[in-house]
Order: sequence, then C-alpha cells, then structure tokens
Amino acid sequence: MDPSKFGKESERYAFLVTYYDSLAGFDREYHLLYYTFDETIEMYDVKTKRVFLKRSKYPEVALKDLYKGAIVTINSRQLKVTEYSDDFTKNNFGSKKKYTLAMIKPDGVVHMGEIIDRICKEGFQISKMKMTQLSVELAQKFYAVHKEKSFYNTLVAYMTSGPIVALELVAENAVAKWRELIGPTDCVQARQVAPNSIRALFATDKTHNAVHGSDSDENAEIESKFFFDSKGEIPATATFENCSLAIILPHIVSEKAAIGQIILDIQKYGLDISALELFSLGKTDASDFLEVYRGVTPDFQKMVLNLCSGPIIAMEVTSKQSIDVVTTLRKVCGPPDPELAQALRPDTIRAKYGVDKIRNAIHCTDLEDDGVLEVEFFFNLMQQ
Ligand SMILES: Nc1ncnc2c1ncn2[C@@H]1O[C@H](COP(=O)(O)OP(=O)(O)OP(=O)(O)O)[C@@H](O)[C@H]1O
Repeated sequence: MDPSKFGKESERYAFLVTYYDSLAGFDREYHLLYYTFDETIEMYDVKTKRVFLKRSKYPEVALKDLYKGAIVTINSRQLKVTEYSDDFTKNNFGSKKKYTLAMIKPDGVVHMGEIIDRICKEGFQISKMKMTQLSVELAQKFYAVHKEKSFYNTLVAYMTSGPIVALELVAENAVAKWRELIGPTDCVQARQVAPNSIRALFATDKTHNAVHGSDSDENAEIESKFFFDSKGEIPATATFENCSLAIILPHIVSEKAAIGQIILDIQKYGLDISALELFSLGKTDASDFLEVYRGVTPDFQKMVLNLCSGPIIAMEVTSKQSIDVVTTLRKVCGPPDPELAQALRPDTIRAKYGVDKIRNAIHCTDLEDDGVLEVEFFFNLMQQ
C-alpha cells in the first residue's frame, strides 16, 4: 500500500456532473464522489437519490481528470463536471483548475497547427473548441468594451475578415498562464519582452495580433458562454464541397500531445481545415456515425466504444488545389493498422501517433462519395 495514503481513508471529493440523455431530451444530474484512499468512484442520481454507480474502481478516470468544465466518460456516458458540490472539494480543488477563453484570430488561423501545438505542450487541456466566422454584429458584441476607442471599426473589420477558432482552455491559473503565453497586445513590445510568446512569433501589428485571451475569470465565463452556450448563434464554417472528414480520436485529445502536430501534418500536403469542432459523442451518435462499418468489420463495437470514450476533434478537410481530397487525406493518415503503417509508411499520422487498430489516432473518410455525408453528420446534423 502507498504509505502516503495512510490516514486519508475518509478523504473524498464531491462533484456535480450532468449527462445529456438524448433519448429523454434533457440533462440528468448526478453526484460523483471520488475516494482518494482506494481511488474508487461512486455516483448518485440527484433527483431520485438512488445509487447510479456502486462504489468501484474506475481506472480510466483519475482525480486529475475531475475539475469544473471537464468531460469524463463513465460507462460510455459523457459526463460534464458542472460544480464542486461541497466546501472541502471547492477549497482543496476548485481554486486550482480554472479555464480561460482563447481565440485564434483570423490572421492566426494559418498558424493554427503551431498555436495548438504550443497550447498542448504548455499543458492546457482543450475542453471546448470551434471554428466559426464572426458576423459584424457578433464581433461588435464581443468587443463592445472598446466601442468608444479609435481602433474599434478596424478591430471589427479585422475580426470578421476570416474564420476564427474559439477555445476553452483548462489549467491551473488558466487566465494568467494563457496571457503570459500570448504576450503583450502590441507585437513590437512582445518581440522585445517575450520573444517566444505567440504574439511575438505570429502577430503583424497592434491590431493583427493572432490570438485573444480573457483578462479575468469573470470575463472567461462570459466569453466562454458567448461561444459555447449560444443556442445556435455561432455557425460552423463547413463548405460541404470537395471535402473529407478527419476525426482526431479520444486517446490523442486526452493525452494532448499530438493535436497540433496532426493538424500540421494535414496542412503540409496542400489540404486545408475549413471547419473544426470538439465533440463528445454518446454511444448512439457514435454508432450512427459508424453505421456503414457495421457487418463490414468485426471491430465495429470496439470502434463505437472508442469513438465515444472521450472528446474528439472533427474537421472538414478541403483544398484550394485541384486534388482529390479524400484520397490525399487517406495517404496522409496512412494504413489503418499503426504497426503496418510504421513498416510501410513511417511518416504518416497513424504510424507516428497510433496505438493499435482501434486507437489509430485519426479517422478519415474512406470513399470519395462519403466525404460530404460524413462532414454533414458533424457540421449539419450535430449542430441542430
Ligand atoms: N492601440 C491599438 N491600435 C489598434 N488595435 C488595437 C489597439 N489596442 C488594442 N487593439 C486591438 O484590440 C484588441 C483588444 O484590445 P485589448 O486592449 O483588450 O487587448 P488584449 O486584451 O491584449 O487583446 P484581446 O482582448 O484580443 O486578448 C487587441 O487584441 C488588438 O487586436
């Protein structure tokens, strides 16, 4: 037994979690209790007060995975941690993990792979992410505090000049940590005082400064709601033309390490990412999406369970060049079995980041005719 655990038999953290029951059409609430002594989890239904999960070990979910805003998967259900439900948990835990709202601005989107790589390497967890194009009204609303400033109109024109990527980032002291990483507003100053900051590396001038970060916890909450609680106001940017679908699989998203590298690998071959969003699929949605593989591969059930085992990042991949996008993306991904990929095509995504035939880092559309259909599943059906 680990001696550091002596005397902690009664140490228990309590969280309020919700699960969207798509059949019933509403959120179900549970108390989730985590016992550090034996690393077990227990869950109660808040409404009925009945046990939902008997106290048991659940090695896939560690204490470090539980913080406000996190999404964890238990029994194929995506549970969102919405609150710390007692003072002990709030005091010991709540003050540490926080989130901030980050944005890759229109001029930063060409550097999206490098910026996301940096985000992951600095230890942020991406809990939400969506590519969108701001309308004039939305940009004005987002930057309303600067309404009276001389640069307001230029700022709004810039923010509506192309797609942006909004991200909710989780870390200890997330607001300060992200603002330190992006550097000062003015890139000239950034290059002097923080030469390795994101703005020093990718910004052009005072307005075109590549990224945004909330300036307080209160504003992080307001800004995160602006993008991720907007009831359909934030449109996806998918084009549904000459496209293929790529999905970065749960083991990559939760380990954080390779998300940016995979995006860079896709962009290297003349392919563009024209829509992107982080999703947490339930078992029914995962099974619906993979329906064409039912009966075709003996691994169908395993693929479904893998796809709903944690957050995924879905992307519409297109190209401005006249290339066959589906075939090119398949080549970039490599053979489905990572072992085979390592032997035959060691530079491919699956060779580099795949673990086994199921956790093979990335899903991509197999057949040319299915490109639009697969993109529609995420960027049309799942938006409703
Ligand atoms: N003096 C200026 N001239 C031109 N544009 C400016 C100027 N000051 C700020 N901006 C633009 O307005 C944005 C919002 O300004 P703010 O003062 O809130 O800076 P910030 O907090 O560093 O940036 P952000 O809010 O985008 O994270 C800046 O990121 C920049 O794009």
